[in-house]
Amino acid sequence: MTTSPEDSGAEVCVIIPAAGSGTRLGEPVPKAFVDLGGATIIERCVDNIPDSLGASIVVVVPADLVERARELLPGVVVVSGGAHRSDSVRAGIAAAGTARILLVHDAARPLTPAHVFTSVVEAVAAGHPAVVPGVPVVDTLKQVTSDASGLELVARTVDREELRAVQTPQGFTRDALLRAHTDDSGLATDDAGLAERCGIPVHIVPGDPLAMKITTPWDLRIIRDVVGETAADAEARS
Ligand SMILES: Nc1ccn([C@@H]2O[C@H](COP(=O)(O)OP(=O)(O)OP(=O)(O)O)[C@@H](O)[C@H]2O)c(=O)n1
Ligand SMILES: C[C@](O)(CO)[C@H](O)COP(=O)(O)O
Repeated sequence: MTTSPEDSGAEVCVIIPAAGSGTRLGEPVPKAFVDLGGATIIERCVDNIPDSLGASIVVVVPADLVERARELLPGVVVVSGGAHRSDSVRAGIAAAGTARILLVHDAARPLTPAHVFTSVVEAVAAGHPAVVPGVPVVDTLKQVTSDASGLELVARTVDREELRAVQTPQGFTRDALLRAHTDDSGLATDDAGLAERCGIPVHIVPGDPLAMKITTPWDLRIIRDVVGETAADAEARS
C-alpha cells in the first residue's frame, strides 16, 4: 500500500510525470488517461510499481485532470504539471517529501517490470547517484546530414555497441536530482541528461523490452496486444 510522501517516511519516492498531451499518439484525451485494456495508462503504471519498494508515489498531471487523477489513484499524491516534461518533474520533486532515493518514471511506460525498478533502486542505494535502465540498440544507426538538394545523406555509421536506448524509471539520490534540475537550460529529453550536464556520473542497469514507451499509435497497438495476451494467459491458467 502506498502512502503520501509527507507522512510515509518512505526511503523511495516514485515521481511519475503524466502531464503530457500525447500529441504524437493523437488520442482525444491526454495520453496518461487513454484506456489500456480496461484501465487508464496511469492506473496501470501506478499498479505496476512493485510493493516491495515501499515507495511513496507522486503523479503529475495536467491541471484540469488533477481531481480525476485523485479519484483514480487513491493513496497517491497528485499535483499539476508544467509546459515541459522537466517542469512537471520539478513539480513532482516539490511534492516528494523527504525520500532519500527519487525515481522518475514516465507514465508512458506502464508495463515496466518489477526487476527494472529493483535494479535501479539497488544501484542507487549502493552509492551511485544516478542510474538509468538501458537496452542495446538493435538497428544499425546512421548519422545524417543533407546534400545540396536537401536529400538526407549519410555522414557516418555510428558504432551501436557503444549505444544504449534508455528507459525509465531513472533513479537518483535526492541531492543528485535536485542538482540536475537547478539548470534546465537547453535540450535534455530525460533527467539523466540534466545530471550528465552537471558532471554527475550516470550508470546503466539492464532495462527490459516491456518498459517500452507509448509514443505513437503503433506503440499503443502493440502494448494493447501485450496486455490482452497477458490477461488471456492468466485466464487460461486459472
Ligand atoms: N509537459 C509535460 C510533457 C510530458 N510529460 C510526461 O513525460 C512523459 C514522457 O513524455 P512523452 O512520452 O513525450 O509524452 P507527451 O509529451 O505527452 O507526448 P507528445 O510529445 O507526443 O505530446 C509522459 O509520461 C508525459 O506525460 C509531462 O509530465 N509533462
Ligand atoms: C525519459 C525518456 O523516456 C527516456 O527514454 C525519453 O527521453 C522521453 O522522451 P520524450 O520525447 O519526452 O518522449
